[in-house]
Amino acid sequence: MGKTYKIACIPGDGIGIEVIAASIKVLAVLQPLFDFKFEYTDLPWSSEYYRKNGRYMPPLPEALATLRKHDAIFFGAVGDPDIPDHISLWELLLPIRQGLQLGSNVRPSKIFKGVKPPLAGCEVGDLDWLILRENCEGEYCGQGGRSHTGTPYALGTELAVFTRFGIERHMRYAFELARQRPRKLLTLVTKSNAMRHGMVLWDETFYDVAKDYPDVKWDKMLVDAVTIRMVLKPKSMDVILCTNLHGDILSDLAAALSGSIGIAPSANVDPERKAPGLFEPVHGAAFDIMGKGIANPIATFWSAAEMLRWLGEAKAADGLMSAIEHVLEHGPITGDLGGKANTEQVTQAVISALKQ
Ligand SMILES: NC(=O)C1=CN([C@@H]2O[C@H](COP(=O)(O)OP(=O)(O)OC[C@H]3O[C@@H](n4cnc5c(N)ncnc54)[C@H](O)[C@@H]3O)[C@@H](O)[C@H]2O)C=CC1
Ligand SMILES: CC(=O)C(=O)O
Ligand SMILES: [K+]
Ligand SMILES: [Mn+2]
Repeated sequence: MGKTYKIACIPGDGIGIEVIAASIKVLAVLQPLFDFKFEYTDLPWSSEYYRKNGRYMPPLPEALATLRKHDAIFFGAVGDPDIPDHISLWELLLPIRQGLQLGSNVRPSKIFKGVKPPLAGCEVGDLDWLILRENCEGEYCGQGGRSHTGTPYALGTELAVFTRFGIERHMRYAFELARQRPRKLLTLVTKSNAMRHGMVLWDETFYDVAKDYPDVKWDKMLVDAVTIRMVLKPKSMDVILCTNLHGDILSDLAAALSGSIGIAPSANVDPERKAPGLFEPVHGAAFDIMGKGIANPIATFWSAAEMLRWLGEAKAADGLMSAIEHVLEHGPITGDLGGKANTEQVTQAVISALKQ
């Protein structure tokens, strides 16, 4: 008898709802094939919930306690055209990431067979990255404030906070993951020329931590220059270690360079495994295509595969990835990848591939 896992399911908003529904169909077929079971708790926490209840989820301690009863969290997206983005993000996703101390956001991207990347001459194998984005502090720690609001002297501050603890936890995890990859290659990305306090602490912590991983080759680059390298020399990088803000930006760039944001997955995890991981596509609610049934569900399928891997179901993860790869190579594919298929057609194609 296979294992049963408790999964907290938060579809959220916009295309998050559509791609999670598609994933649930795929996972229903995957479970008997690989002999494991998912027991879902459907959590309606979303902008709709906010409109009805004046909040995105129950009070934080209660919400976190609910989530902690699960083995993993499967998340869609948050964001609503009628609600300011800083409200939606800070009422749902960021408090969960920070409250559960999901200190690392792991964002893989690679070029799959059949996907046509935007860079000329870039082929399968030329771009295969793991972006390790710090996920609890830095530029998104939430400190700051506003004064003199509504006057010509209006001011706003956004304080970036970096702690030795948060940096080191994240860096050790990056080195552990780099060590498991064939190339054992890691690039540290900071901005320690202009940002002379927190970013210098990042660099110093890095030199200390690196001593414990002599088998991992590393180099170091400022974030502006790394964007050039990502475009011109994608093959020269493997694991990319960066801050919360930098990782947010670089992972959207990586997604585009690998073919589309519609295939980019993410894993928000506590490297110390004291809390359930949160698995979600890199993308957001996608106001421009929501409700049309055309969102690419592959990013969320791949996120589900990462969730399975995290839970210890490696065979099921591999099986799902093979089905995804088959469909990316042979179609059908959605508009973001240059195809004409809708979400449902891609979902059914992945299901057929699984059954073969
Ligand atoms: N983790 C999360 O829940 C995230 C939430 N957001 C929120 O989502 C809302 C919209 O944000 P945007 O900046 O527009 O980013 P977005 O990722 O939602 O969309 C950016 C562009 O990518 C396209 N796209 C995204 N996912 C796609 C998919 N699966 N298939 C095909 N095309 C896809 C969209 O149509 C849009 O043109 C905002 O409220 C934002 O705060 C944004 C990013 C992440
Ligand atoms: C919020 C957002 O853009 C992200 O988590 O990537
Ligand atoms: K998301
Ligand atoms: Mn983002």
